Amino acid sequence: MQVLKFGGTSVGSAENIQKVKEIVSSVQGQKVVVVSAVGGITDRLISMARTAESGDRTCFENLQSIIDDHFEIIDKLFQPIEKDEVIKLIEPDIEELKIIIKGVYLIRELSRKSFENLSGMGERLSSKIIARYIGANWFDSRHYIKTNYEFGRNQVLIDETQKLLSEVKLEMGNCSLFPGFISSNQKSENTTLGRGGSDYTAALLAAAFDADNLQIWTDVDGFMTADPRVISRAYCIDKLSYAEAMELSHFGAKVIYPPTIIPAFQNSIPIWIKNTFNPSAPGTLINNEKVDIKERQIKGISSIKEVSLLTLQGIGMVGVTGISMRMFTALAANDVNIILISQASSENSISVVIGGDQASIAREAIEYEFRREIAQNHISPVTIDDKMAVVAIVGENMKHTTGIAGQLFNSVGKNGVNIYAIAQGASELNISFVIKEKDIRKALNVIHEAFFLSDYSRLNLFLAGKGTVGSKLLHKVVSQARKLKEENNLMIRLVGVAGSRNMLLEREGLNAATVIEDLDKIGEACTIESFRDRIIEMNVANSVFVDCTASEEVASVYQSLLDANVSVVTANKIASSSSYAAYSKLKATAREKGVKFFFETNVGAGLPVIAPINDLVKSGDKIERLEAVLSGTLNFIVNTLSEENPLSEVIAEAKAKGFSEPDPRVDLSGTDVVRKLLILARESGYVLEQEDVEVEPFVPAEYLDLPSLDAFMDKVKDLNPVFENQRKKLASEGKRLRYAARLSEGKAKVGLIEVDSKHPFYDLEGSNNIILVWSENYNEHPLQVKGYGAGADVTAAGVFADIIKVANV
Ligand SMILES: NC(=O)c1ccc[n+]([C@@H]2O[C@H](COP(=O)([O-])OP(=O)(O)OC[C@H]3O[C@@H](n4cnc5c(N)ncnc54)[C@H](O)[C@@H]3O)[C@@H](O)[C@H]2O)c1
Ligand SMILES: N[C@@H](CCO)C(=O)O
Repeated sequence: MQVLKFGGTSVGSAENIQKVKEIVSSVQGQKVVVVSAVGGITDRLISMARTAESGDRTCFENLQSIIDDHFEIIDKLFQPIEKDEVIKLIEPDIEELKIIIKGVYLIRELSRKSFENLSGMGERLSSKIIARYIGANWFDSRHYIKTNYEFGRNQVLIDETQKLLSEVKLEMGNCSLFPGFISSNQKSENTTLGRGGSDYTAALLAAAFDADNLQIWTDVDGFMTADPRVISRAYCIDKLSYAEAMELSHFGAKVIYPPTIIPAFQNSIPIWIKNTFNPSAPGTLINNEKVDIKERQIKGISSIKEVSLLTLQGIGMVGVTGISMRMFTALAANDVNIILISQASSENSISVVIGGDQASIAREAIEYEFRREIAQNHISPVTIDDKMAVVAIVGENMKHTTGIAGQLFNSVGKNGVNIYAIAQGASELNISFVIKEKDIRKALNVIHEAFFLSDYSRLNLFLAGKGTVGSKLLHKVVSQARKLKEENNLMIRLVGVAGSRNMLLEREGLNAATVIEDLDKIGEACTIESFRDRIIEMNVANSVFVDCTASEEVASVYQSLLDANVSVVTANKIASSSSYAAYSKLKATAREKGVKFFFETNVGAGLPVIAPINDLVKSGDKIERLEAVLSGTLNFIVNTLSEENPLSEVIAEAKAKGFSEPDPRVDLSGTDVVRKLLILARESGYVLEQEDVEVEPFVPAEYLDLPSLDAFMDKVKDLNPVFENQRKKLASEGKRLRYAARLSEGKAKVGLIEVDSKHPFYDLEGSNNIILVWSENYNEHPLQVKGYGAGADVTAAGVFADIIKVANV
């Protein structure tokens, strides 16, 4: 035998009831169907009852609309001759409903008895209509499910219910239908089973009839790995143990109501969660099969919002017995349901999570209970954190597996989500923790990824600067997307872009291929500060800010972004070559926050320079000397100068080729090389400031002081013969000009040098860079890195590599 339960949405309209009929007809063998009230009817009955109690005549309009809705369903489902018969079937219930409402309205009192009668009326109506429509024998659950009022609610009398149901089993044909939710007490007065009551009815029937399985037909495909409204990548879990399902449904996952599982669990009846609107989806199977150790450690994440964290604390609690008993008794006496409890071994405080709407009742109850201790300052007044959420990870395989909590809190922590309280039972089936409600999306995303519940991890990118390097980077984001997803399980999603005037932000992702045009068309005006504020406000997980500008203002927002747990990847050298204090604070913040601050392209563009130096330093080596050519632009200039190619034209060419800084005077003044040498020196362990670097500009200082770039480009023509003469002279001596950077004995210097053919810089072609590193280990023969030192493609590739490194794949 199979027991099939259909919830309110599944029977919410005539069309849906037709689907129910198809599902029931497709089931072979003996079947028992349980139905809820038509979707929304129970709430409407209750609200109507309250309206009647307050003496408001609109209760009668509400009543008529409830009746009309049922008649409309009958109208759609049945042929004219049958309709009258069905209406006759439900007439006595409708009459009873009218009488009770009239009574409540007249007496202005809604007694518990009337309430129970009214709230179960939806199932009485729906079950009769549906039984007739699907051709099932109708059985009145009130005759078989017996309750007793205890501890403020109706408790099912299991033995008596079992006995009555086993008797009725003998009378049942191939297809029977029972209304869910309704029951009666020993005086045969109508009662109901409370929240999730129809599921419970179905489980009781399945247990009493020893069914082969219990099918809960609802409007989702099954238990999802996380709330799909928050995590779009959440997917349906194929199998769960009873305990896992119980834990998941306790928090948030409203697929089934926990007590439902108990009768099925006790009788080892498998439960299927199936979707009425997608019946071919496999659904979730809940049973007591042994958990396969190869399965994922975490099956799902559940979450609950709109809760408050209430804390009682004070030194007067330490070592005093009965404090928790008094606190919990006070809460129970006021019908406050406790969702989570946390107490540290210091016994100095007890925190509980309760529904947000019960926070003030709970506070009053506890403060009253501890009024003496509070007056004597032994215990502090209760503190309440509102707008909180509880998140729980659930999985039987967590048992005795080390590192789960570490992985959980590490992933949440490095995304800047603060944890207010933690609870884990000794069963190790569930780790629950409390966070601010505003962080829930972020927390669920990172946990979903951390435990590989997602097929891939995701980086959320915010880009400032869409010029030479930035636009190439956007191409990379587009061209590499598929490969990264397939081979590295990494998805890079562009969620924000800012140019110098406009920005676009979209949590679900922008189109990297069109974003530059989109920015002009639909971008909103911005400053770098407003862009930063929006990034922080969006609070997305695994976010990376990428700076492809040469702007000081942009560099000045890194600190606040890192403080907000946003990683920073930058091609812009300004931050790392600003004051040593600011540079080291950025690095320290990234370390503290568990995020990344990467700037590999600051030196040597796409060449790996900073990483190898970092590795040497980490391995305990000491860097003693650096000699390098660090300017792609200046090397290109000295290599390209000729009679036909005078200085002024070669400068313009370096800019056109994307080698120079947006303002080439930054290169020609030596500033760009100073910045790079400073960064290399700092990364090598030296504490230096820009002023400590001795600098000889590539062109005389007076040329650099001109008010505009155009004026400079005009004036620099004067230097064409000077540079050409110098080149000729050097060529005749077998020498070449190089703009070199040197760090030795802690002293840094940049400037022009003449090199002969024996010098390692002599053959350095085009815009190439070379970096020679002498250390304790590399003393006779230096470590050497050589290759393209500038250019949009290589730089964008380097920035992209840094971005991927943030994801650690
Ligand atoms: N070109 C290279 O070979 C190379 C190599 C390594 C590093 N870099 C660095 O890359 C950075 C970008 O260089 P580029 O050649 O792409 O410069 P670019 O001038 O082509 O692009 C910079 C862009 O940043 C924009 N911008 C300026 N201020 C901004 C702000 N406040 N907010 C948002 N956008 C702003 C500009 O409008 C421009 O579009 C520079 O810091 C440069 O030093 C370049
Ligand atoms: N302007 C820089 C770009 C690379 O940092 C150069 O010419 O080297």
